[in-house]
Amino acid sequence: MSQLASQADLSAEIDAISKEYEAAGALPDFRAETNTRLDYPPYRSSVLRHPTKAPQQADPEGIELWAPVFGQRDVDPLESDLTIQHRGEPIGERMVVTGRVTDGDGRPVRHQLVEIWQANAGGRYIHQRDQHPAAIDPHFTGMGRCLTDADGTYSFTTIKPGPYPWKNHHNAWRPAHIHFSLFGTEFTQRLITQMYFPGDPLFALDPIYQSIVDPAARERLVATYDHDVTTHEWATGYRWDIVLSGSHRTPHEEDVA
Ligand SMILES: O=C(O)c1ccc(O)c(O)c1
Repeated sequence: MSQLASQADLSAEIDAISKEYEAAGALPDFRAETNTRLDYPPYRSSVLRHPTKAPQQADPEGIELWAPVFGQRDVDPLESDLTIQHRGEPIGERMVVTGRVTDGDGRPVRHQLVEIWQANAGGRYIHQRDQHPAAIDPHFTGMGRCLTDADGTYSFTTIKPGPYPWKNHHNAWRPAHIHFSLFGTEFTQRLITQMYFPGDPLFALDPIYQSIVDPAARERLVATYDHDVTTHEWATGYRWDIVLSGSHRTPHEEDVA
């Protein structure tokens, strides 16, 4: 499908593909465990990126059972505040995003590196390949990192990103999102994913979001507004908890494509 101009087009495409899956049973390009579509034509690059061979079970080598360790001195606490990286204030809605990182058994993932990158309030990335006509904010780079604390909690102060056009099809706009990378305590827990904002009208039209079929798994990518995280006259607050492993894990990008 070359163009998905409307929600009706996309819904029809999704229905047709779902029927195909139902008729064929579990296909190798459909990850049953997380209920995600790996080769999903509406998400154009998934056609090139998805695995074409059945996964091989392999015991991780000893070295893969450890993740790089970042100590308190490697990451400056100021790196978690994306609004103070320049002399001036960035434009947009200041917000705090916080949550707990746990493993599949609910244990906190302590003192681990969490990295984020995102577009500015106008939906513009500082990247050579993003040349769409929205302003670069000279006071916002859009990258930050922090370590989780002893309870597995991370926290960032940033600017709410805007929706972003991505050329996947005609009039294609990504729902506002923040990219997250987490090492966890083992390489097998490494997670790269995207966090979304509640009630985004673009969900229904986004082939990346739609490539996750299970509504509960999709929901795990959406932060909740939290008035206890919001601070008076300063920042709105969102909570987003992350589960690195197990049946309720937060969907990873490799689950998608
Ligand atoms: O996978 C991609 O091609 C792709 C494109 C645009 C995005 O905003 C993104 O998160 C992923």
